[in-house]
Amino acid sequence: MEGEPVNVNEFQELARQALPKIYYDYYSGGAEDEYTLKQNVEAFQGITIRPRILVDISRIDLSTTVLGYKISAPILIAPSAKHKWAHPEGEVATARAAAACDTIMILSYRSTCTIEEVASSCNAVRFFQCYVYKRRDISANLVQRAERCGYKAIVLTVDSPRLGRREKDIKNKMVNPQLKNFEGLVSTQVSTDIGWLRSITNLPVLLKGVLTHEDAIKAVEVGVDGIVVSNHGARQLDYVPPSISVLEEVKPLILAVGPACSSQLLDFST
Ligand SMILES: Cc1cc2nc3c(=O)[nH]c(=O)nc-3n(C[C@H](O)[C@H](O)[C@H](O)COP(=O)(O)O)c2cc1C
Repeated sequence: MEGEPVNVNEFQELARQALPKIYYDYYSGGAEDEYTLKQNVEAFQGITIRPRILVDISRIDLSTTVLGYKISAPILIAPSAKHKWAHPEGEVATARAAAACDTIMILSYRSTCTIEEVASSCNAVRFFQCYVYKRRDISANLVQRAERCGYKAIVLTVDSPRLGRREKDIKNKMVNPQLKNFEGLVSTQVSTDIGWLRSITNLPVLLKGVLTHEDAIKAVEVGVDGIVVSNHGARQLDYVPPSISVLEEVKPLILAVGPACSSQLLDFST
């Protein structure tokens, strides 16, 4: 590559060159045959822009709100694990970037910086992503720490009752000590978990990992405040549809509940 990177693909190429293969593969890989991983990119490429002319562009405003928080554009930072594998400052640096871009960062429960370190590093609006564990005290500890530290919502990821089969990680013999500690602790009783979660926090709860109309209805029935339409970056199940392609399937329901923003995070409150 010549000169400075100018787009996200060039940054990805730099990362490939700079990172140990085991980490690069972890960040960039998907589940099983990586069919959905490829489809995720192709689905976005298939969406074209409908350009208009003779429009005043002297003031362009992409800002929107999520759960009432104003952000500069309908783009959030999704929760992703282990930022320190890529940079010594880890999630603290990501949170500062979110603040600089005036958007929301969702901190992963598998972060390499603590909930408190990220909270004290910047004033970005932050949400906290977690699972409900069979050991409720573990979940309660994480959720209540996040609430105390000023995180504004809990994002409950529901597409990972077990970890996706990531063949690159298997080949690289990637050992995941943190996950070993969590083995067997993730609860499979998600619908009853939500009532429990609500009983221990005043924060709004979003469900992450919805891909079908039926599950969006379920999410409404169990009373969450929003859903994140997501296939987990194709890291959990392979041969599921790209998230962007099911928005039309899910959106009519959300419109019936309340006007939705057009991003993949459908917020019932707006
Ligand atoms: C390296 C990496 C780590 C991730 N870690 C998490 C995580 O800890 N929790 C989570 O809910 N999602 C995690 N994700 C999934 C992302 O939040 C997000 O869903 C995905 O990158 C984009 O796919 P989507 O558009 O289908 O949501 C991770 C994704 C990547 C690439």
